[in-house]
Amino acid sequence: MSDTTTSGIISVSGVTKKFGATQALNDVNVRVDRGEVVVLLGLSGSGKSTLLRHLNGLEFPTSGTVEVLGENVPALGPKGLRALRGRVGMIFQQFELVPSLTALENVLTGGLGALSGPRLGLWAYPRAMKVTALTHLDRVGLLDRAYHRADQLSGGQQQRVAIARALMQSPEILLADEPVASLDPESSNQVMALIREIAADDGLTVVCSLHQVDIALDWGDRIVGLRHGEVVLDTPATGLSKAEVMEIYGRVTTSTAEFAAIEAELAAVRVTTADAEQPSDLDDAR
Ligand SMILES: Nc1ncnc2c1ncn2[C@@H]1O[C@H](COP(=O)(O)OP(=O)(O)OP(=O)(O)O)[C@@H](O)[C@H]1O
Repeated sequence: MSDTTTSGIISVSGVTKKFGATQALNDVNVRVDRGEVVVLLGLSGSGKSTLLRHLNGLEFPTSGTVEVLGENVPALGPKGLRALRGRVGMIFQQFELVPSLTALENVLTGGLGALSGPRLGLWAYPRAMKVTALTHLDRVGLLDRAYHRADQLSGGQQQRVAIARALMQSPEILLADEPVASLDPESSNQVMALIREIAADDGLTVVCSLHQVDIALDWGDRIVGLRHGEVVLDTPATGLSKAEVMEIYGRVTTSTAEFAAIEAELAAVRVTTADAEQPSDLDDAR
């Protein structure tokens, strides 16, 4: 195991990933240092999820290397992968909670890796673990919802439960796959602010996929832009403008209003940029 205290704790080198005829990633090189908060930005289908999933061994590269926390991920066996996933928490667009369980029970499932065998019901978890789970629920502002079923919580609340569940692992890295894609703007802001706050307090390294340029620019330390499986941008977020991002991307948006605004921005960018994307590419990027 290599020393990861001062160097990059994530190193993706020359990674190509094919799913049959689909090339999801093409010669991707990304390095992330401890404590960095990195956004993977890109349109739907650009390869963000696939790249994230390589970082905890949910996918393996067709070629290239993936090192996380000093481990050569594709070379890990089941035991090594379990150990790695204990150090790398993940949250998802659709939260992935068990709807019929309470918020507290869902959070407790995040600690299952430290126990032997399955646990059915609250009574089956050690008291100290329940206290820890309640502490995490308090941290995400949901202590008063501990005994509510997950499917009775709002989307934003469910994502906060999912964050608390990830915290049960005391992760060193948090992977967030489009964590606010299903949320309204207010809940999105709350969830993104919460992730940032926890990252700062705990010294967490965060890699978060997003397709909203505005959120990415306001939130990340660094933006890694993907397009058709290739890294087309890797730069600090500070000082980066939306027009610069759009120049590289073509079109990245979710809402109709923003779509119109970006089209206008794009039109301006297209006439001033020699290597601007061709309309057919932009159509392709929709
Ligand atoms: N398990 C799979 N089998 C086949 N093709 C896949 C698989 N996973 C991803 N792909 C394909 O790989 C490409 C990249 O997908 P990926 O989900 O990584 O993109 P994304 O940027 O995360 O998009 P989205 O935000 O819509 O999830 C897409 O063309 C997708 O259809």
